[in-house]
Amino acid sequence: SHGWGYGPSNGPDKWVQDFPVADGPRQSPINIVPREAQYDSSLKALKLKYDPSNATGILNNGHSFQVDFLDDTDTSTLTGGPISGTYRLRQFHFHWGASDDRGSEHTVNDIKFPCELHLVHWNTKYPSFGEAASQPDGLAVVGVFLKIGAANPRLQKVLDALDAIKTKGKQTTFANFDAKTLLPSSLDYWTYDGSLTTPPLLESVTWIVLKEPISVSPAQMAKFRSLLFTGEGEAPCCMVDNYRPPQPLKGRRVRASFK
Ligand SMILES: COc1ccc(N2C[C@H](O)c3cc(S(N)(=O)=O)sc3S2(=O)=O)cc1
Ligand SMILES: [Zn+2]
Repeated sequence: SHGWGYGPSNGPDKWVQDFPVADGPRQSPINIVPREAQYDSSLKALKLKYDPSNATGILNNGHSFQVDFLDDTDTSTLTGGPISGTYRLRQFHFHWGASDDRGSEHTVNDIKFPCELHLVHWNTKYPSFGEAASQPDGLAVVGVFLKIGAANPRLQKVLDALDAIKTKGKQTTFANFDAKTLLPSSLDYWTYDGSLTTPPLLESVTWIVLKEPISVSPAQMAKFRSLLFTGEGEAPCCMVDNYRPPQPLKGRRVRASFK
């Protein structure tokens, strides 16, 4: 219903018209300045326990593609880190650029990465995802930067499924995928209170951004860019530059789990 997108007429600068929270006090993404992040020794280690059999499907939703997980039990969860309680993995998706010089949502010292992975989790203290999504401690998203290097074999299984979901609304089954294989070796992270980076831009996300990127090759980036924002039969528009730029920090503290 909302025609938001990433083009000149419906992109991030226009979202405030339909979603006034776009100018809110805890919007995401942000530029992370490591030197200004506060090391917090009370931050726990992240604990990610994912069950590959919970993966159900892969969908082109018209603004990215996502891999969905069965989240009716506590079999794929995030605990520890800056959060209390148990958050269930709901889906993961990516944001990327038209070229390797841009694409990530968070930046580090204003550096943009070509791609950023988001693993979306919701707080099981709430009865449902939808309910959690509107609460200040409802969601926790783990962000992972992708940087150009060697081809990433774990990413390839996801990319091989993209031919089947080229256009908006297409989905296909996607089973037995261990999302943990997409994580870097170090789980050191920065954390801050933020929001969804797309409409409805709800200020319900505890962001957990990993310091160590994972690799992606130029050929693999080309695979991301082969998707379309548009539906079958519409004039094709390449799915690229589906990222929101950094938003004002507005006094928020960014904490680091590492020295
Ligand atoms: C009605 O409330 C809703 C709450 C959430 C959502 N989702 C879709 C969003 O595109 C979106 C964006 C996310 S990001 N880039 O990680 O900040 S996570 C996420 S979502 O899957 O939770 C839809 C409706
Ligand atoms: Zn995202």
